Amino acid sequence: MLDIHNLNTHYGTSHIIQGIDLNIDRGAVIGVFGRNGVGKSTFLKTIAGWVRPSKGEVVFNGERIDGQTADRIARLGIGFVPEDRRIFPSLTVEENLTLGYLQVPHRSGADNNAALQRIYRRFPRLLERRNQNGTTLSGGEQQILAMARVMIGRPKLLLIDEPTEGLAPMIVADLFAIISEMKAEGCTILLVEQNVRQALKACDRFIVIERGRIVQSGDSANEQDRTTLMNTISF
Ligand SMILES: Nc1ncnc2c1ncn2[C@@H]1O[C@H](COP(=O)(O)OP(=O)(O)OP(=O)(O)O)[C@@H](O)[C@H]1O
Repeated sequence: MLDIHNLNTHYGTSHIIQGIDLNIDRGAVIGVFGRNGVGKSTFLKTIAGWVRPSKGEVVFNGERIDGQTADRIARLGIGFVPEDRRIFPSLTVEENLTLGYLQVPHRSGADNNAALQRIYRRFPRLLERRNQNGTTLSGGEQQILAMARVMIGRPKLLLIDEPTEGLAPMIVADLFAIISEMKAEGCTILLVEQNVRQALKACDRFIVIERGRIVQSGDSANEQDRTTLMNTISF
C-alpha cells in the first residue's frame, strides 16, 4: 500500500533522511524505532507532506504523493497524529474532533455525525468533555483526542508519532488498545515509539533508524530479530 523509494529530506543544508526504502503491506503495523534526533519525526512528516522530500518517491495505493500538499495527502486517507498533538486551545473538544471532517470533504453531514457519535461511544470521556476547551484536558486525554480526530476521517494509513511519551501506564495501555482496534479494522499503521517493548507487542514488523537511514528491520514475532533489536538500541 505504501512504497517508499530512496527518500531524502533536508532542512536547509542538514541532510536528515538519507535514502530510506520501505514497503508496507496493507493492514500491517510497523514500529519505527531509534534514538532521539535520528529523523523519525521527519520521516513521518515527509510522508504526511508536512515537509517536502528533496529526493525520492512515496507511492500510496499506486499514486505518487511526494511533493503533494499535506491537505491533499490527508484527503487520500493518510492520517497523521504528530508528536505535539496540535490540539487547538481556542476550540472545544468537539470542535477539535470535527476538524477531522476535513479529511473526508465529500462525506455527508449524516455520515459525519454518525462517525462523531461512534467516537463518543468509544471514548465517553470526550463526550463528557465535549464543550471544554481542548487544551484543558489532561495530557493523556489530549492524546486520545488527537487520535480520535484522525479516526473520524477513517484513514487507510495512520502515522503516529510517539503517542505515549510522558503519559501514565493506564493511558499508555489505552493507546495501545486503540492502535490494536485500528489494526483490526484494517488500518495500516506506522508507529514511532520510544517504548520499544510495548510497541513490539502491537507491531508486525519494525525498522530502526540511525542518522536518517534504516539500519535494521525485522519481524516482531521473531525472537532473534527482537534480540538483535534490543542489542542495537539502548534507550
Ligand atoms: N524544522 C526543522 N528545522 C531544522 N532542523 C530540524 C527541524 N526539525 C527537526 N530538525 C532536526 O532534524 C533532526 C531530526 O529530527 P527529528 O525530530 O526528525 O528526529 P526524531 O528521531 O523524531 O527525534 P525525537 O525522538 O527527539 O523526536 C534533529 O537534529 C532536529 O534537530
